[in-house]
Formats: sequence, structure tokens, C-alpha cells
Amino acid sequence: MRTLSGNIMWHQGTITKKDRRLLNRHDSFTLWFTGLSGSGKSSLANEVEKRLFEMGFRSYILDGDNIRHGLNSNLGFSPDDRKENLRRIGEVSKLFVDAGVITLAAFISPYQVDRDMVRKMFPNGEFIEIFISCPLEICEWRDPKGLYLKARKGELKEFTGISAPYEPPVSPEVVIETGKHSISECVDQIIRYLKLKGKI
Ligand SMILES: Nc1ncnc2c1ncn2[C@@H]1O[C@H](COP(=O)(O)OS(=O)(=O)O)[C@@H](OP(=O)(O)O)[C@H]1O
Ligand SMILES: Nc1ncnc2c1ncn2[C@@H]1O[C@H](COP(=O)(O)OP(=O)(O)O)[C@@H](O)[C@H]1O
Repeated sequence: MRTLSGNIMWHQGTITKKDRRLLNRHDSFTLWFTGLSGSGKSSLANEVEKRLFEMGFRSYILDGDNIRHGLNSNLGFSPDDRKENLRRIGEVSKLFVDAGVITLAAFISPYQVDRDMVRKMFPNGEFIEIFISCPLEICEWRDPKGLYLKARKGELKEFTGISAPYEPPVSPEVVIETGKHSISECVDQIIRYLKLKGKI
């Protein structure tokens, strides 16, 4: 990423990511949950974090709705704003991973190019893309916040799945089908993957 000023030097601290991981006694990485609104990103990020917490891992959730209340409150849902939203979240996730924390990021992140941009911010293996796959009809039936109803009535513009696109990931590390399995089965699948890959 190009900076606006050319006169900025990187300051390397004495304590490194490796040191922090050694202190924590575990690896750090980002779990990136992508999927339609209502697919189950927040519910699963929350349940996975609970499991990790019980197992003694340090973690933190970055969730679309919450981040858009603060850090990204100046951004809307145009393609450019979504890109900037995800660029900032990617950078924040990277700081958390540098701090030795397992980061769970739950964002619709509808465009492949934007998810690839975030992936490139991380060394190999530190960005784990989890596609929360769920048919639009089921998401719309769940409609936990009543947003699909508003979008169908035309009260919400550029709503993902209705009037804005969602591009399914090309090669995610994990695919979770929330329309076919219970929340606890989905959590088991994610935890199994992390154990299999030696991440936890
Ligand atoms: N137009 C439109 N399109 C999609 N979503 C909308 C929109 N307007 C508001 N919301 C609410 O914002 C949440 C999505 O924010 P994200 O930051 O995850 O979106 S994105 O990654 O930048 O595309 C999303 O949260 P989730 O339902 O948890 O996905 C919605 O609650
Ligand atoms: N297997 C599942 N995984 C995740 N959520 C599920 C599942 N089955 C049903 N649900 C329900 O679907 C809804 C998903 O909402 P939410 O987690 O807010 O989605 P998102 O963050 O993607 O918008 C919740 O009400 C949740 O209880």
C-alpha cells in the first residue's frame, strides 16, 4: 500500500510476534468469516471464540456491525466503501495477529478481489478464509434483523444478495454449510480443521 508521505520509516520494536506467541503458548492467525447477511458469520464467530476461550486461547472478534459503529462509521455500502472497510479491518486484524491474538473477523466481504487484498496482507497460513455458505432463500427466511424485508421493499439500497452482488470464494480454506448443519456441528468442523492444520 502506497503511503501519502514518503518520509515514514518502519520502527521495529524489540519484542516480536514470535516472542508474544511464546508467552501466550499458542499461534496467532486470522479466521476470516465471509458470507451473506444472515448466513451465520456472527453466530459462528461467537461460538468458535467461546470454544477457543475455554481451551485457553487468546482471541478477539471483529464484527461488521460493531466496527461500522466506530472505526468505520464514515463508510457505507458502495463497492469503494466496502473495499476501504475491509482494507482497514485487514490492517487491524494484522495488528491483532502481531499482538499474538487469534482474530475472528466476520464481514460479508462480498468481492473476491477485496478478500484477496486482505489475504495478501498476511504471511502464508495466517489468513484462514471460512466461507459461510448458505442459500439466499434460507438467509432471507431467517432475516434476523429484518433487513431482507427492507431491501425487498426498496428501503435499503445496495443490499448484498438482493441489489448488490456476493461472489462466493474461489478457494477458501474451509466451507461451512449452515443450512445443512447445526451451529455446534459447524463449530466442530472449524475446530477440527484448526487441529488438523496444527494451528491449535
Ligand atoms: N446494504 C447493505 N448490504 C449489506 N449489509 C448491510 C447493508 N446495510 C446494512 N447492512 C448491515 O451491515 C452489515 C454488513 O457489514 P460488513 O461490514 O460486514 O459489510 S461488507 O463486508 O463491507 O460488505 C450486515 O451485517 P450481517 O447481517 O451480520 O452480515 C448488515 O447488518
Ligand atoms: N448452523 C448455523 N450456523 C450459524 N447460524 C445458524 C445456523 N443455523 C441457524 N442459524 C441462525 O441463523 C442466524 C444467523 O445470523 P447471524 O449469525 O447474525 O448471521 P450473519 O452474521 O452472517 O449476518 C442466527 O439467528 C442463527 O441462530
